[in-house]
Amino acid sequence: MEKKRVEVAVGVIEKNQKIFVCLRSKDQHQGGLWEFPGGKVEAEEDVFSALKRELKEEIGIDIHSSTELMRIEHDYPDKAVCLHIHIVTEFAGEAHGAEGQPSQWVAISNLHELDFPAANKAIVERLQAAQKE
Ligand SMILES: Nc1nc2c([nH]c(=O)n2[C@@H]2O[C@H](COP(=O)(O)OP(=O)(O)OP(=O)(O)O)[C@@H](O)[C@H]2O)c(=O)[nH]1
Ligand SMILES: [Mg+2]
Repeated sequence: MEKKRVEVAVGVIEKNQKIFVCLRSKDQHQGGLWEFPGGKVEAEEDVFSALKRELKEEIGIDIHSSTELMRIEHDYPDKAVCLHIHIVTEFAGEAHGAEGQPSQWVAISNLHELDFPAANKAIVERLQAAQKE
């Protein structure tokens, strides 16, 4: 059966060459892995609105602007996703695990040492390549 592709807004939050990441809970899809915070784009939303809502809910920040870094379509065995990855360029507040999830700021150069969902490999590569330019 053809799976419906889920549209996901994903935020890359950078400060001093570090990126804010959260641990997905065991009961979520791809649970127990690290993620860039974000979530599903609802039917009536655009990507920026979804990102703004999700980053407020999940990490307690108010975002003012973002730019698209890349889009990734990935088919997991049980789910097809389209990740809309945005670099958050302006925000207010201190990022933290607002839903009680573990979180950390990790140096861009160390990002590849964390376990992410398979779709994220290209994001990590892009961020590390940009740093070396
Ligand atoms: N937030 C986020 N989701 C990701 C990443 N990489 C990745 O494959 N995904 C996938 O994107 C999908 C949707 O993300 P999500 O689970 O955060 O959605 P949500 O916040 O609306 O969650 P909910 O359904 O638990 O309420 C999941 O299937 C997840 O596995 C990532 O870096 N960040
Ligand atoms: Mg989420």
